[in-house]
Amino acid sequence: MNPLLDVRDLVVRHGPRTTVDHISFDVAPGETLGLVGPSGCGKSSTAMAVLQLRRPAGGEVWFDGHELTSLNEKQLRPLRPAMQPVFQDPYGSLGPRHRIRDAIAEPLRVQGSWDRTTGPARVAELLEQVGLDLSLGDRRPHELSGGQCQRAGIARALACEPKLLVLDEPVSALDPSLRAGVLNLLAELQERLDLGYLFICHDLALVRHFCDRVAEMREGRIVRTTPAAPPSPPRSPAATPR
Ligand SMILES: Nc1ncnc2c1ncn2[C@@H]1O[C@H](COP(=O)(O)OP(=O)(O)OP(=O)(O)O)[C@@H](O)[C@H]1O
Repeated sequence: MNPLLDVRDLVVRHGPRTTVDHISFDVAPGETLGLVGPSGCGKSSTAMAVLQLRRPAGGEVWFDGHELTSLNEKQLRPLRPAMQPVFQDPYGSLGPRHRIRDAIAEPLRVQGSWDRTTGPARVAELLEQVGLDLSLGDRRPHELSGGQCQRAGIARALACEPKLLVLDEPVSALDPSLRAGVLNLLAELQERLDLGYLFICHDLALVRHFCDRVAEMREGRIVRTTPAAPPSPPRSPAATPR
């Protein structure tokens, strides 16, 4: 199967420092690649370069048949909805003053696909898809728990019907008791929507459990890529979202 994302020889620089040093990896549709390594090894820089939120200094990023580094901002615009980030801090990424339903609707508005008749139903569908009660749509991020907030962040990412989610430490800020629920949700969504995941995390045990393959980073380089642990028994049903 052709990869959804194919990163070749990627280089990212911050000033004179090379923070991502000629790395290559790929992600197939419906696959989760874990990118794991200690703080400062270049994981987030890789995420930003894949999403073209920071332009790489070298290499190629092939996404869904397009080589992104050769495209200008105008050419990238129609491709951006298909690759969505989910960040560690859901409170920050939702915008503190927005109601949850408006934060979820925003990408549709930005993309020009907001429709006053069908839009609210689409937001309701997204809330339902991530296991959030419709009434939570009227709240603001600080009125939700961390787990609920991250679910809203995932709903917002799904609004654009992406093919790839770049998940940068998506459960690291959550209480351990809430992590399994969000991970189960991600697994269910992947199966239903055939999403590719680039799953960035510093916790090797978690990555091994959750990902199909694992790329280990050290000081800007990928030092090892391995299949993750053999399939474990079926995951327990998701806990009631909190
Ligand atoms: N905007 C920036 N300006 C200068 N240096 C930066 C910038 N962003 C990242 N760096 C440096 O690049 C290196 C890689 O950082 P990056 O955030 O990609 O690592 P990381 O593996 O995601 O770390 P963490 O797990 O702590 O987020 C670090 O040395 C960091 O200090």
